[in-house]
Amino acid sequence: MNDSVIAKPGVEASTPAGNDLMLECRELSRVYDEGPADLVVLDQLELKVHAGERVAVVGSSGSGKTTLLNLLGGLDSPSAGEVRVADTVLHKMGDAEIGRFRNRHIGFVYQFHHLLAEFSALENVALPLIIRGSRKRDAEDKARALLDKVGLGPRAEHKPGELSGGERQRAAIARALVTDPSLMLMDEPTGNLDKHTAASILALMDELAASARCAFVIVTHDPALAAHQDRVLRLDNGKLHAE
Ligand SMILES: Nc1ncnc2c1ncn2[C@@H]1O[C@H](COP(=O)(O)OP(=O)(O)OP(=O)(O)O)[C@@H](O)[C@H]1O
Repeated sequence: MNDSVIAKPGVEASTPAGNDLMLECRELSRVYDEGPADLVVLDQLELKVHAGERVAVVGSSGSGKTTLLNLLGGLDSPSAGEVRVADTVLHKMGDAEIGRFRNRHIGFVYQFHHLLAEFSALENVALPLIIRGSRKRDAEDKARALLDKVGLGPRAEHKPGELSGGERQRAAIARALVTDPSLMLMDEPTGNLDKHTAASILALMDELAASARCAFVIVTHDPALAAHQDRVLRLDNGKLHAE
């Protein structure tokens, strides 16, 4: 991978995985108010993920995986407890501040990838950098390098409506990577992809974890994808358990 794509000053110099905590949940709870009987989805959940570590989260439908990902990304607030990313407590920030923090530190790949229909794949991938204040040309150079990396170079000028489901998924992955996030949150990242493309995305994730020391939390129902990660945790009864 192009160094400019993965360069993350200050992070490479950190101590080996085990000391440099990137994500921590402390007694994290999320309770939905369901009238007389509340629904406790997450119950004082604990989680630590270090720089360069890839953690898979598995669990049955309705166990709370999406709820957890939303909290980890600051898209929802906990009922109790806290989420720390790079030692910053997410829900203590205001909306604008959390938006800036997310743009700087967190990459998302969700099942509904929300690519902007009126922009090309290239423009979609470049957008987070432009929002951050990069020059359009620099942002597009980096976006193009990442689109090449996920095998979408020849489709870079096409709009999402002109791409297949798997191609849109790859564009979403490139968009998540373009800001060199410290933490990647992924929901079924290889769900729409054929075996060959899925393998190349896995290789890219391995490379990012190793060289850019990105931490990954990957929600999946795919046993092969889960088994490929450093740790597999099962969400059950509101808590995470080692598989
Ligand atoms: N906004 C909400 N209000 C009330 N209940 C909710 C809300 N969002 C989710 N839930 C409930 O919380 C539980 C966990 O939902 P969640 O979507 O996190 O599960 P999941 O593990 O991601 O499921 P799946 O694998 O089917 O996507 C479910 O019982 C769901 O119905």
